[in-house]
Amino acid sequence: MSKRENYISWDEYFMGVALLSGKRSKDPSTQVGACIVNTQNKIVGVGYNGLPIGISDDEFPWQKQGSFLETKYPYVCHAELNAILNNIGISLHGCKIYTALFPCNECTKAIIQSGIGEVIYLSDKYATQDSFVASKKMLEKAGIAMRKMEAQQKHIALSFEEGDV
Ligand SMILES: O=c1[nH]c(=O)n([C@H]2C[C@H](O)[C@@H](COP(=O)(O)O)O2)cc1CO
Ligand SMILES: [Zn+2]
Repeated sequence: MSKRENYISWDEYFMGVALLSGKRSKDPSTQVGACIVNTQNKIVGVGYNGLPIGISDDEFPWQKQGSFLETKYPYVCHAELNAILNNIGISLHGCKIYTALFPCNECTKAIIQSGIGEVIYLSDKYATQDSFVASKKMLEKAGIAMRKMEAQQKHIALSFEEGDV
């Protein structure tokens, strides 16, 4: 018997982990996940957008509009920052970060400072906003590679049915 052919690529695997992590997010509009991988293709950090530890998901706002303090924006910790902070306790120098959404300027600063060397993203839907223009400027100047993920498999289904294993 020859080997199975339709196995997922490393990119699909790591972006898949990022997307699965995003499924934990309580944000009703945008669920973002991120996955950090070292040079040996080992996962060393995962995160999703959520409130900081100890802050109740039910007591803080999730809305996008209104006065700043009544929106989610000042409180939510982005997926990329969470993945960096949740790392297994190693240097992230030379690691790659897979993120569903192109990183904002604040996460970009953390990415650069942590030593991550490459950013792989699925969506760049906020590209025209200043925060993301600033991100690109910083990543370029810092010599950090950026690439949009090209998936061969557009959808991957998971089943928790024991009969499907
Ligand atoms: O790179 C990112 N990573 C990340 O985790 N987020 C989070 C913050 C918010 O919870 C949500 C963005 O909200 P919205 O798309 O509704 O404006 O995604 C947002 C970005 C882009 O700003
Ligand atoms: Zn961010």
